[in-house]
Amino acid sequence: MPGLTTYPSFPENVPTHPLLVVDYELLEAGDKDEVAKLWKAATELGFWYLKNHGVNEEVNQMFEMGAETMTLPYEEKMKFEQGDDGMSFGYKAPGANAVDETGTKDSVEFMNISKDDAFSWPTPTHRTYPSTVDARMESTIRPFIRKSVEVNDTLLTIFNELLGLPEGTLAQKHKPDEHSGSEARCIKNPPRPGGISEEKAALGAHTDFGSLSFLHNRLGGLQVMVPGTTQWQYIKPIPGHAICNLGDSMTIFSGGILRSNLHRVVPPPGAQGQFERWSLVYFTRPGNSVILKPLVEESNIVADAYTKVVDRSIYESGQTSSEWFARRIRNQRSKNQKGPETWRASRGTEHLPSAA
Ligand SMILES: O=C(O)CCC(=O)C(=O)O
Ligand SMILES: [Fe+2]
Repeated sequence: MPGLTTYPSFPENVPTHPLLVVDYELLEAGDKDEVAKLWKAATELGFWYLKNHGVNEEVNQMFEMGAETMTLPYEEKMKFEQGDDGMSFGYKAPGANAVDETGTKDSVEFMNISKDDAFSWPTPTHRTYPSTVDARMESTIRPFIRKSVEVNDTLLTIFNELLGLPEGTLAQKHKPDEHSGSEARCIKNPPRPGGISEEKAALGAHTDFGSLSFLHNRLGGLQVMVPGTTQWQYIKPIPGHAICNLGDSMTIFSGGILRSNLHRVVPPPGAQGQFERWSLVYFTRPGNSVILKPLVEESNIVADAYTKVVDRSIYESGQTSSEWFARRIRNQRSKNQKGPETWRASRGTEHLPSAA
């Protein structure tokens, strides 16, 4: 069980990329230095550690739910597969996604549970889930999602102010009663086969599709492409610290001020590579009907930043949040790969010069 295993520690001799540590309790208290730290992290790398977020108990229970679900027979899990049409909710089998433009398959399996389905349960909004998920909808999944939404909403309120947006602008883009792609995801990656130390992407390089990701992991393997370089570096997991990052919609809303950074998952380094790797994410995504465009009319800060953007294609796609999201999912499915152009059609904001 992911929650009960004692893992070897992250190897000392493997280079890691440091993240700023942001204290959630201080943010809630309006601490100015902490808010400044969050802004620095969000504009420079787009990733930070978050401590004192108060969700650790729910996270452990979610890992139990994940373990119960992944041990179901393969055929049972496949009844809930997300399919090839661009829906994210449901089960994703190992190999169902490509990790690069040559069509190399991923090795992770995951279960995505929609916020809308969790809140409307037992009535499905988008789809149904395996019995192990249903069994924990009220006791585990709803509490985890509720708390994660609260944390991400607090962060959105702070970004709203720092971007000079009228009060409630970002909240309007993430209305609680509008259906969205927001979801919880539990990921399992099998241990690295004995003796093989070569890096192979378990989950391909990507930027996140939505607004904010609230990630919990136990083992190394997550890497970021360090801004201004073409180098991948590990982010070291720290017990009790979540890893937060921004997704494409926040880059677009902010006219490029906030960073949605490229990242990927490879097998954990050193002795950790012999273990199953489990991770858990809550993704906050804008409401389905929200058009992803820079909020230049709402904020001078965004308008000024946007004057400096040279390649505007990503900012002017005219796509709604649900179109952006479905396009990215559909074009990374292995079954849909017709060549490098399919993979490229799955891309987010990462081709921008600022994200290279
Ligand atoms: O497993 C991880 O550490 C990261 C997962 C991730 O990037 C994702 O699911 O979008
Ligand atoms: Fe991600």
